Order: sequence, then structure tokens, then C-alpha cells
Amino acid sequence: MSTETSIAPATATTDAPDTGARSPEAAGLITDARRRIDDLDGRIIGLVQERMAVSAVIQRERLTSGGRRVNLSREMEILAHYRDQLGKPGTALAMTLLELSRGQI
Ligand SMILES: C=C(O[C@@H]1C=C(C(=O)O)C=C[C@H]1O)C(=O)O
Repeated sequence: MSTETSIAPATATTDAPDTGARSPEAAGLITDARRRIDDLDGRIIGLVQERMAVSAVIQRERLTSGGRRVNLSREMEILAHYRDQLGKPGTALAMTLLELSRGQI
């Protein structure tokens, strides 16, 4: 009886079958790059949460002082900034960030 097992070799393609790659080299590159994207996404989410907290401080202070939660002229500046840097989708991103930060209006 053979002592060999039938476990598949640990190649990049078998380790990362969901990369869509057709070679071990491409699968390895994609797996590494996806780790970087996961790391970036984690940092982006952390920054969004930090932005929400800072925005909440401003909104609370303004409401407590008798002002309104929302300041549309400031929001226009933010929308323009994102559009200038990222194009039209930047506007949608900024709108999502504003909604996360101050709720729907
Ligand atoms: C944070 C503020 O309050 C609100 C929230 C904003 C934001 O999250 O960027 C922008 C304008 C306001 O509607 C602010 O006035 O700066």
C-alpha cells in the first residue's frame, strides 16, 4: 500500500481558486494585491468612522448653540472638493459620506 496521500499540491492556483487567474504567477499577484486592498478598505472604513465622529461633534455644538444641524454652503464646498479630485463619481461618494455623517435630509 502506498504511503502517498491524494492531497493536492499547494500551488498558488489551488490556494487561491477564486482569483480568476489562469497561471500561478497571476494568482499570486492577485492574492497579494487583494490583501493590500483589504488593508486599504479597512483603513478607509476607519477614516470614514473618524470623519463621522468629528462631524457629530460639529453638529452637536451647532445644535446646542441654537443653530441648525445642516450647513448647505459647507456641504457644497465638500461636494465640489470631491468632484474636483475624483470626477462625477466623487460627488456621489461625497453625498454618501455626508449622509453617513449627518443622516438623510
Ligand atoms: C460637519 C458639519 O456639519 C454638517 C455635516 C457636514 C459634514 O459631515 O461634512 C457638513 C456640513 C453640515 O451639514 C459642518 O458644518 O462642518
